[in-house]
Amino acid sequence: MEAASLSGSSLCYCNYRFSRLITRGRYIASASRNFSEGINDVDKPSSKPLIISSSDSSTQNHSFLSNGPIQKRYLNLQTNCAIGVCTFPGNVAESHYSHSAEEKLGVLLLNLGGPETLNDVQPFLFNLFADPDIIRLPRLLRFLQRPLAKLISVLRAPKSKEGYAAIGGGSPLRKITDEQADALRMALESKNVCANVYVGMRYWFPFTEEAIEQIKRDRITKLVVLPLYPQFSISTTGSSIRVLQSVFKEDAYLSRLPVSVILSWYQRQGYIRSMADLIEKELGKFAKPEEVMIFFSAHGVPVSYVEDAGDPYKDQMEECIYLIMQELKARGIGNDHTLAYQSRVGPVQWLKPYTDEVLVEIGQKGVKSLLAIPVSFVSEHIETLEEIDMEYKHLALESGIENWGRVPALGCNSLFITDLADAVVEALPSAKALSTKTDDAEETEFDPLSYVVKIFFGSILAFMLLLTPRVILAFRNGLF
Ligand SMILES: C=CC1=C(C)c2cc3[nH]c(cc4nc(cc5[nH]c(cc1n2)c(C)c5CCC(=O)O)C(CCC(=O)O)=C4C)c(C)c3C=C
Ligand SMILES: [Fe+2]
Repeated sequence: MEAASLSGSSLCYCNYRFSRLITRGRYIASASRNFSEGINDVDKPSSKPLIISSSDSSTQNHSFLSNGPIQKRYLNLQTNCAIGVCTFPGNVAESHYSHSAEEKLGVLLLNLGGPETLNDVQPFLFNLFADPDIIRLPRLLRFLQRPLAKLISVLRAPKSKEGYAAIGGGSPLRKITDEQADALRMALESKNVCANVYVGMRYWFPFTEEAIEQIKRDRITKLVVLPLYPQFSISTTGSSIRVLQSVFKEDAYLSRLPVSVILSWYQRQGYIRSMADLIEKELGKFAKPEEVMIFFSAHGVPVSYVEDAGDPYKDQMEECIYLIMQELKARGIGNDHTLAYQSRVGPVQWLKPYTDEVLVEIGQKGVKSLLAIPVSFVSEHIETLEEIDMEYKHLALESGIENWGRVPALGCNSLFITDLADAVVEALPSAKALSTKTDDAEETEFDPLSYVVKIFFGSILAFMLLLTPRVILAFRNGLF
């Protein structure tokens, strides 16, 4: 999307402009976003998705949430005029795109992936912890990423395996995401938009790289990338986009392929309304619905992501909850609600308040009925099926809560899928090719001496780090 199209009325809701999504170690988002601005009217949100903006100069004029030196290597998207998606006659009235017979549209759904068997758990965890967007090491220690990933994955595997064993021996994520892909393809078809829908997982099969290979084999001529995370985080959407970017820039065909990336879509009316529908339905199952505490539980991220790296995840999450509650209010539902963060891993500080602590607190305060709502993900997975349904439910009941309910993940909810299809169609005009150009001035040449020096001092630093009481304690307490 051109920066210009982000201005005006859509700014209130589509106002994170990632002038350069993947910086070296730091994400920068336009400071023009202000949570307190422009969200008084629930009907107001633009239904426009966020698209990686092109490297236009107006984006650079904004002040960025930044601590360190901002790298000037922007995702450079070339303008491409070839627009058109439909191979069916008669679509013109519905969408305002022109279409050509040669157009072959692809939609790439990005997701996290999950182990399908218990034997997959440790290698899956290795892939996850080897991701520099999951364990963010200082540059000097990057060479330790894989050994550290090996160590942590081996240490964590037994605990994770227990969790996966409790939900049937593997993650349901692949199956559900495949179903969502199918449903999306059909929803697009019913809008006279013919598309191949691909699934690319970040840490397990089918890997994003495999999906991209298939996209190449299918000679797709335009691609919409849709991460299945409503809110943007460096650790999820950001990480997957980093993979795409690195594969695309190395490939002549892919770097010329017009692409539109939908960075987040939590503010879309279809999503907000379908979440409100689910909540309303589950509330109706309680004897006294008006007394139920609506408890949003989001996947956490380390605080440093938000405070140091400029991750918009927390702001987007809060805005998302606000919009859902506004939608419920408009339906006459004014229950108390709260937001907490779950699933922390390791010895660092994560976003607070923590789900487990809040559950105990509100139970002790006398709340008797609670409806848990997972908000950061749109399919069932280990953290809904095991962590919420088993661990948190147990904790809540122990803490005095008597009536427990949980809203199911959206899955293939038809309003939700139809809205995703709309998001895809709306994203099409912004599709632009990624430039292969890199800023040579920023590329550092390989210097063997400085490499050896880095390894030497890096090893000493790593050794000292591993011996800090906090890390030792974390290992002892099984936090990994
Ligand atoms: C918005 C969703 C998610 C964010 C943000 C996120 C960040 C994040 N996660 C870890 C560590 C782990 N995540 C694990 C599983 C997992 N994570 C998400 C979603 C988000 N993660 C999902 C949907 C799943 C489940 C996949 C499945 O198999 O069903 C795991 C493995 C499970 C476990 O051992 O608990 C780990 C580990 C970090 C460190 C992080 C941010 C830095
Ligand atoms: Fe996670």
